[in-house]
Amino acid sequence: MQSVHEITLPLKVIVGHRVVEKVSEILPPSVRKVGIVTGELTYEVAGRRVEEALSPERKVVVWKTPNAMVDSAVALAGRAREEGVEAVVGVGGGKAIDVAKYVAKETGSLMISIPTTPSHDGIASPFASLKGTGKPTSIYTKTPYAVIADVEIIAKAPRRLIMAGFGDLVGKLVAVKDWALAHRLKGEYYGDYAAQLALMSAKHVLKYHELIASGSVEGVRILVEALVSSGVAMCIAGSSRPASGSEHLFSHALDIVAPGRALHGEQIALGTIMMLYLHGDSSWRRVRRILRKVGLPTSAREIGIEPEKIVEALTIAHTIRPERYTILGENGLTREAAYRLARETGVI
Ligand SMILES: NC(=O)C1=CN([C@@H]2O[C@H](COP(=O)(O)OP(=O)(O)OC[C@H]3O[C@@H](n4cnc5c(N)ncnc54)[C@H](OP(=O)(O)O)[C@@H]3O)[C@@H](O)[C@H]2O)C=CC1
Ligand SMILES: O=C(CO)COP(=O)(O)O
Ligand SMILES: [Zn+2]
Repeated sequence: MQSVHEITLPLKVIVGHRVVEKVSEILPPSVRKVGIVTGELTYEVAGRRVEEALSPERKVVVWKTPNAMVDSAVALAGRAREEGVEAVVGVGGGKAIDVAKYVAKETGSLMISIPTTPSHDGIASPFASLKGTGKPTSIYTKTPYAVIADVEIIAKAPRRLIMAGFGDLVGKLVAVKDWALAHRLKGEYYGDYAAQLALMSAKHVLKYHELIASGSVEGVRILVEALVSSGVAMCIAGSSRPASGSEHLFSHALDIVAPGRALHGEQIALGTIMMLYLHGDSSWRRVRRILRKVGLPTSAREIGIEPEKIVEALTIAHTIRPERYTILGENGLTREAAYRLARETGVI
């Protein structure tokens, strides 16, 4: 019997100028009660506009979440259930969107993703990285019903957040290599279409790195489209496999040994240089050159993490998700090997 592979994709993706208000027409008319998950700043940036666009016709409740802790998400899901919301709109950065995805899943509501920053590829994926789950990796929640990316708003996001999205995407160069390796060595399911889609998002932003680094609206549009494409790759694969390999394991390990020091995508950028080197891929130098050029950190000093912590993270990375085989292997790196790797790639 053939195995069944079910794919849920976002129904609509809107990328453009002044598109936030389209949320009202995208939601099916039958949806009468809507919850908006946003943040203090992002409410001012876009949340209020979303509220105003929805309010005339629907009952709207706004929640400003201070963090992406699983406890906050569980509490909000309870309130959303009491209110009887039928759709949850996440307006903000990764924090608001991840919490909104969780609330939508728990309440069986439609989820709409309205990113105000292109900081990672969770904007169109069903995965949420909530804190306090006991694991640093993402959990499966709900595929956004729609993604509305207003490039004017996103282009005004802090530059660091924009370039973090670039870093997250460059990581796919490694993630797909790890996936293919796991397929060859361990017989793991490998979906070439999903892998190629994720890979294309990395190649696309590398090609347009100058435009993206310029901070122009045009560059932001390219970045957002690539983030959506990587998110869709995860939807197709049904896991974050095409988008997360050993470079993500390194970043997750850093979140344990040096929490809150750098952005997700910045850590991925650093991990990508080292993991490409481990794969024996000579493109690591070119990738490092481009990362430098666009202003992403390529060394421990630039990312603000002690060399010792970088080495420690490298030695524990393989323990984070043992079921997902990567170039780090089952036993990971010794301290000596980790040190050598970081030295030879100029990270420390
Ligand atoms: N689902 C996934 O696949 C992934 C999820 N993550 C998660 O995403 C979160 C990080 O996301 P990230 O977007 O970096 O951070 P946040 O959502 O925490 O946003 C960072 C800060 O930037 C502010 N901000 C957002 N957009 C704008 C804007 N346009 N203008 C001015 N300020 C803005 C936010 O305001 P405010 O205070 O209003 O929120 C917040 O203060 C983490 O919780 C991380 O775990 C990380 C990687 C992958
Ligand atoms: O960040 C992600 C994809 O870019 C999600 O990865 P994880 O599933 O490893 O948390
Ligand atoms: Zn990521």
